[in-house]
Parts: sequence; C-alpha cells; structure tokens
Amino acid sequence: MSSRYNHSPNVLVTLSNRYRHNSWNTLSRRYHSTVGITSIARASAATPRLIAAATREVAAADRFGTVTAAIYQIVGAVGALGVVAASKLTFDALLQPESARFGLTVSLLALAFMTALTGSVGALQTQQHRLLGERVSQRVWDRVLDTTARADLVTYESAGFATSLERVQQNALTRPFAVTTALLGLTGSLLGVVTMSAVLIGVEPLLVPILLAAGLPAVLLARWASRTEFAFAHRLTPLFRRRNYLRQLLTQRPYAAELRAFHSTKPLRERHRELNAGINVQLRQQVRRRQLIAGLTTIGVALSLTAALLAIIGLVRSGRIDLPAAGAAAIAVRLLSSQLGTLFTSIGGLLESAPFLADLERFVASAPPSPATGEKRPLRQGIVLRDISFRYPEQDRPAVDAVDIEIGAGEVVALVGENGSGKTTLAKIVAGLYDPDLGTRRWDGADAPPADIRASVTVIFQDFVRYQMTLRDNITISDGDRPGDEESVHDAARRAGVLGVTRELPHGLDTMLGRDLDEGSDLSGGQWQRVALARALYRDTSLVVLDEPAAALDPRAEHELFADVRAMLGGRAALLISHRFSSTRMADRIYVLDAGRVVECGTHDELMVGAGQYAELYRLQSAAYR
Ligand SMILES: Nc1ncnc2c1ncn2[C@@H]1O[C@H](COP(=O)(O)OP(=O)(O)OP(=O)(O)O)[C@@H](O)[C@H]1O
Repeated sequence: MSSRYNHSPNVLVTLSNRYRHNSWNTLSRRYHSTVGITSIARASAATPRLIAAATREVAAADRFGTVTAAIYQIVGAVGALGVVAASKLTFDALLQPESARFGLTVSLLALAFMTALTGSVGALQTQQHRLLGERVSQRVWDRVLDTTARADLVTYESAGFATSLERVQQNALTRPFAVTTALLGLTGSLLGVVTMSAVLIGVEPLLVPILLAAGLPAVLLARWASRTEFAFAHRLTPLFRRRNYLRQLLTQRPYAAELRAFHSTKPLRERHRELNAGINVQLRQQVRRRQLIAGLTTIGVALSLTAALLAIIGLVRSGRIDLPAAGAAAIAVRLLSSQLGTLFTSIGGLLESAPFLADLERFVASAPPSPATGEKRPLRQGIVLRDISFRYPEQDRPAVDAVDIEIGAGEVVALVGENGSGKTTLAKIVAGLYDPDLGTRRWDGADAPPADIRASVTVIFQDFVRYQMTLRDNITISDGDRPGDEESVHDAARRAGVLGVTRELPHGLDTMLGRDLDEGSDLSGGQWQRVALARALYRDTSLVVLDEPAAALDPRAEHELFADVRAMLGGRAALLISHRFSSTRMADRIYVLDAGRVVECGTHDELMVGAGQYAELYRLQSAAYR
C-alpha cells in the first residue's frame, strides 16, 4: 500500500523524516537538549524566538484583540510607574513638607488615582485575556479539525494517530490559553521591569542586578518543569484514552440499555476507579515535582528581594539616600520583584507550552498538506481490480490477498463469505478509502486517483451513522455540494422506502431525528437503515457499495428491497455485501471470499452446481428455515 503509515504504529515516528522545521519544532528541540551552562545560553537565545512564534500565533488568531491587550499592558506599566512616582510625592509631602512639590492631599489623590488605574486595567486585562484565549483555542481547534479531515482512513484508524490526536485534544484546549496568558503576562511584566529598573537605577543601580540574579535559576527551573510536564502528558495519554472510553460507555445513550441489561455498570465503574487510582499516583508524583520547582523558584525570588531591601537599608544608614527616596525605592523593589515573578512565570509558561505546541505542529504536519478533492466520474464500462492485496498495519497476514474482481456498469455484484474473510476491507478498497499495497484498480480501463474513486463511489457501512439532525439532513449530508431540491430528496426517500416513515413524523422531512441532543423523534433500527440507504441514493454516483444494507430490516422490508433492487438502484452499479444468501442470489455475479482470497465466483445457479463453499453455506442457511 502506498500509505506511509501502513507499517508503523506511531504516525509521529514515521513522520519524523518529513518533520517540518518550523519555529515551534526547532524551539522544542532546543528545550530538550542537555541541561547545563550552555543550555542556559541556548534557552536565553531561543526565548525571543519562542516569544516571536507565540506572538504570531496569537496575532493570527485575533489581530485587533492582540493590539487591545498590548494597549492594556502599556497602560498597566505606566500606571505602575505612576504608583511609584505618587508614592514618592506622598513620602516627600509627609516627611519633608517644606521642600515638597505638592501637598499631601494632591499627592494622596494622585496615588489613589494611579492605584485605581492599575487595578481597573488589571480587571480589563483579565477579560481581554479570556477573549483572546478563546480565539487562540478556536484557531488551534480549526487546525486540529483540518488535520483530521485531511487524514486518510488508514492513518485515522492507526493507534499512533489516535494517541496523538488525544494528546493534542487534551492540550489544544488549555495550552493556547496558557500561551496567550503567558505572552501577555510577559509583555506587561517586561514593560514593568524596564520602568521599575529605570526608577531603581535612579536611586541605586546596584539594586537591579541583585533582583535580576533571581532570573537565571527561575528560567532553568521552568525548563525542568517543562520537560517533566511533557513527559507526564506522554505517559498519561493512553490512560486518559481508556478512561474517556469508559466514560463514554457509562454515560452515552447508545450503551445505556445493554449496560443495564448486563449489570455491567459495576465492573466498568471498577475499571474506571482503577484507572483513576493509576492516574492519581502519577499525578501526585508530578504535583510533588512541580511543588518542589515552585518552592525553589519562590525561595530564589524571596532571597533576591531580601538582598535588595537590605541594600536599601544599607544605603539609608550610610546616608547615600534620604528616607522618601528609600520609601519609593522599597515600593519600586517590591513592584519590580512581583513583575519579575510574573516575567519568570510567563517565560516558564511559554517554555512549558513549547513542546506541546511543537507536538501540535507535528500532528498538523502528519496529514497531507491539502485535502484531496476528487472529480466524480460516470461509470461507462466498469471498475476492475486485479491482483489486489492489502494488509492492515501490525497485522501478520493480508486482509485481502491477490484478489481479482470486477463490477460492470449497471451490474449488481455480491460479496459473500464468513466473518473476517475480508469483505468490508475489499469494499473500502473498491470505494477508494484504502489504497491497495499491490495490484491495480482501474476505472473504465484507466487508472484513477483515489480521490476520484471516492468522489465516484458511495458507501454505506454496516455501522452507518445516525446523525442527530433532521431527516432531510440525514439524507442530504452525503452530497453537501448539491442544492437539496425537494424532488431529489423525495426521489431518494422513495427509492429507499423512507416515505412511509416521513409521513408518520410530525414535521415530515424536517423532523429532528434522535434523542441525544434534542427531544427529537427516534426511529427503529430498520427505519434508520432505510434512511442510510436514502442517503446513499441521494449522492447519485454510478456505483454504490452497500455493506449489509438489510441487516436491520424485517423480512417483508428485506423482500421488498431485494425483489426490485435494480429499480431501487435506478441503473447504478452496486457491490452488495450480505450474510443473507436470499438477498444476494439475484446478483449478476457473486464472489465468495475466504481468508482474504476469492475462492469462488459465478451466478447463484453456477455456484450451486459446483458443490463449493457457497453451496454449503447456502444450504446451511436455508436448512435453518425449513
Ligand atoms: N481497522 C483494522 N485494523 C486491523 N485489522 C483489521 C481492521 N479491520 C479489519 N481487520 C481485520 O481484517 C480482517 C478482515 O476484516 P473485514 O472486516 O474486512 O471482514 P468481513 O468479511 O467484512 O467480516 P464481517 O463479515 O464480520 O463483517 C479480519 O481479520 C479483521 O480482524
């Protein structure tokens, strides 16, 4: 098979050769290099690039919102500077009223105004971050959904892809918000650090390096946190997947009846509890690691703050600065320290998110760059598959092995065989959903791209989807490009025998079906199956593949369907898969599959004459009805 995922359980590993060298990826590798002095230098060199990449992401999501947030940051920084200046004025008015430029009342009013300004800007910022975080999250989700839409079926079904998708889903929701918050925190605190440093340099330049010294260990600790967090997410994703699956089983409607009938809620809850316990053990270890890192960071910041305050006391004692200047310096030191705290936390947040975002980039790169759109082709002669083989990833033997089949234009061809003989797999190859590893698939005598085959063949699987939408949507969703004119919807419904159902529904074609989302009208299994058939016929392709189209139909409905299947198909060719031999005996040709190989082929009468597998299975089934 041409798919690059065929023999690899992990899409990301397979894709490492095609690894796209973008900023997130480059940065992620940087942050996973060895710890040491050189890595500090690398981290500091990479941080501006990381910030630039994050800024691009956030700005691409919402340019206006980003500018607004930046304005709030600037106003916040100016406000903080104003608080220090007003404090200095207040100290001057209080301690040296004779030489003060303003009186106590004016100074206090200025202090109150500046404090109110910084406070209210803080509240505005919080709401703006929320808005921006949501926009970034939406953009990331769009990219995830684009990727899943582009991924071919084999990729989609591989365990590696599913695990990557789960991990990306878990983080796509939270990380972009964390990056946005970190980025905005970083710009705001950077402004704050610059302004407060300018104030302190005016008092005593030595105070600035004392406070900045806390930064180096803080950044290193943040890198450590980033590594442990990514490794933790990698370890836990399989557990989260299993737990999510159990939660679906335990909460979703399709499973409710069987779970109650088997009293299986209790054992499933027990498994859920065991998974929770396993997750809790790992989470506790991770939380302890993070607490240690946070504790060490706080100690570093507290030490530098104490050192700066001691330095101020020393300056006052030695008479190098007066008391009002010392008071303003103490406030500036306190503000600078908290701005530095925000700065380091923000850098830490960005560092922590970088590997997750690189993971997202790898995931996005794992699907083909653009969705292949095919062209619908009429079937004039037929589709011919020669010497076709297909093996699923990680499987020892091929599911389809050197198969030859053909379906002529307008023909009804049946595939029969025991469970696991490869019928559905072969149907997916016919429909262009899987590419064969070996062999040829020719459409009207010529090779056709898989996308064209997919556009020209309609498939309804045994586990068809029951869309929780209106009946009309359930029919027309198979051909979104076509305007759903009343006549074609009606025609598909009539051919599939849905008109009787439509008449009974309160709003006809516009009745909501299913009860998962709204209080819609639910249908019986057989009625749903007819709706799925109408969906296949609405798409109007020259070839339809029907996998067990009558599995849920009652004997009368099944008889009606197959008695005049050609009229129902309206000239379309069909590949019919069924375990009910009564349904397939009218086919122009029947292929019998066994362990992935075609072992017999012919009309019903021809196959009954040769006493092979078909004749044996047919007699077994008809004996049951005698
Ligand atoms: N997604 C998959 N990944 C790996 N193996 C698969 C996958 N789907 C099917 N198989 C395997 O391929 C073989 C053929 O399966 P297939 O579903 O094509 O059989 P089938 O004839 O349609 O069976 P049934 O009559 O039960 O529907 C089986 O051995 C099955 O286990």
